[in-house]
Amino acid sequence: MTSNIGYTPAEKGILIVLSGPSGVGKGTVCKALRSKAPELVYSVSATTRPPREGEVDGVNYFFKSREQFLQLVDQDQMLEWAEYVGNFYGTPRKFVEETLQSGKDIILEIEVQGALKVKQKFPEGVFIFLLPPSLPELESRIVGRGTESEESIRNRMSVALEEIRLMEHYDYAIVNDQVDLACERILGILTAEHCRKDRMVSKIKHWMAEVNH
Ligand SMILES: Nc1nc2c(ncn2[C@@H]2O[C@H](COP(=O)(O)OP(=O)(O)O)[C@@H](O)[C@H]2O)c(=O)[nH]1
Ligand SMILES: Nc1ncnc2c1ncn2[C@@H]1O[C@H](COP(=O)(O)OP(=O)(O)O)[C@@H](O)[C@H]1O
Repeated sequence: MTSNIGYTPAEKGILIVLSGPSGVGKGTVCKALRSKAPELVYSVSATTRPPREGEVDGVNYFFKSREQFLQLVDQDQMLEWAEYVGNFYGTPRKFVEETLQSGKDIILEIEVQGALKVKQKFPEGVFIFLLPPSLPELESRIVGRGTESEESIRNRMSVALEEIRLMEHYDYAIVNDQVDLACERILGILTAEHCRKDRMVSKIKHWMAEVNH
């Protein structure tokens, strides 16, 4: 199977984790990536946060009550989950596992605590941290989005500093100065990751087995 971003995938897809502080532009960059790389699959998270205007259940998030969310956790249906600024967020496990198994790459846009849990389970994943050009620019993006109360903006800014400190656990860091450039950088990383020799080992083994037959 050859994808139209120019590489031949190894057997399993690549799990990509994209994190970064609130307001850095994760959602905006993912939206732009969807049109630039339609072959990438996007994980839809579950959350107890109320929907923002325009958000659609099952598209932006699966919106759940706290009881429903904790039930999913109890049933081991979450690959990871975390509490962020008073709400629960989690990645449905089955969809991620099935997508990877089918050879497709999947992006999880999640915060740092959850990302570190995913890293324990999928050390071969690709972990990308999105940075703002500066902290004042970060604050003005959160304010400019117009979705948060003053308290929520303050909370998100203090969590942002904690998150940036944990960037050392990631493989790559990208500055979101321009959305198109950020997308290009992510796709460049993905192309390079597909060329890692370790991802090709099983394929090569298969060739050797055929020759030796
Ligand atoms: N651990 C975890 N974090 C998530 C998940 N889905 C979203 N998040 C993160 O939760 C944080 C808050 O998301 P959201 O309420 O949409 O606010 P925003 O970042 O300000 O747009 C962001 O850092 C998201 O990346 C998930 O499934 N698991
Ligand atoms: N490269 C960029 N330059 C300027 N504004 C941006 C850029 N990327 C995103 N934004 C704006 O910043 C705000 C926050 O972006 P959003 O994608 O909601 O962030 P996140 O998902 O990380 O919380 C939005 O108003 C968005 O239009």
